[in-house]
Amino acid sequence: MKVLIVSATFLEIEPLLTHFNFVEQSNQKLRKYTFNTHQIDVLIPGVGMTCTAYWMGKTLNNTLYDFAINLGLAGSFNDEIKIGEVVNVVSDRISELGAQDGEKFLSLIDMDLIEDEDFTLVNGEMINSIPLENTTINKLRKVRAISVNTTHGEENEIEKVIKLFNPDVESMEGAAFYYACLLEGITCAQIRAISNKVEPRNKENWDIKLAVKNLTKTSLQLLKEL
Ligand SMILES: O=C(O)c1cccc(C(=O)CC[C@H]2O[C@@H](n3cnc4c(=O)[nH]cnc43)[C@H](O)[C@@H]2O)c1
Repeated sequence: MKVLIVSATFLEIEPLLTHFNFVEQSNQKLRKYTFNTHQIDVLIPGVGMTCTAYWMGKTLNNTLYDFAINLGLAGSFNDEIKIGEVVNVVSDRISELGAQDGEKFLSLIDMDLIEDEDFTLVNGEMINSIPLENTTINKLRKVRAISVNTTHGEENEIEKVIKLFNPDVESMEGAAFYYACLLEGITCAQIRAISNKVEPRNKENWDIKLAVKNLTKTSLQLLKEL
């Protein structure tokens, strides 16, 4: 199988890569590996939706993949989800896309600026309608995500976004990954490990080491099932 793995930073994916056989560096951001009988291309575009969108478009234009997986960390809004838990993001949205109208937030739908999309979009939420079927993924908690350019770290702003969208988790790339996969019709999954609560910024409460460890274990297990 031809698999594309997308991870914003090397830090998030480094331990997983030690289980693969390196083949070549295809370009600045894309490396080719093999794992068992599979071709695994690993794209590390950098943090944020802009670079993710550009490199996803370029990569999907060059190669037809059987499926794509976005692996990374995330912050959790949901107190039931503990730091270190690995989750299956089943929907995502660009929560900041819209306009401020005094105290109110207007989404593109409120502004009548949204076009019909070729994939499942419910009230501005992108639903992963072509999910990768996998036993390991099926065992994970299904969560709804938002993707942001600025991570939430201020109490009023956190309250506002919970009121608007009631998300479980947030990342900085997920929606761009889904947008590219869904428009190209590529079967996909977004698997994230919780590194922190979404709260007023306190880096001491983060556990990136535990999150990366658990993400690696789950990813390896799901790849072994292919
Ligand atoms: O130092 C910081 O304040 C900081 C803020 C966000 C992320 C980082 C990282 O080093 C991780 C990069 C990666 O992780 C995702 N992530 C993790 N936690 C969050 C969050 O609370 N809100 C949004 N994104 C998060 C994100 O996708 C980054 O690409 C450091």
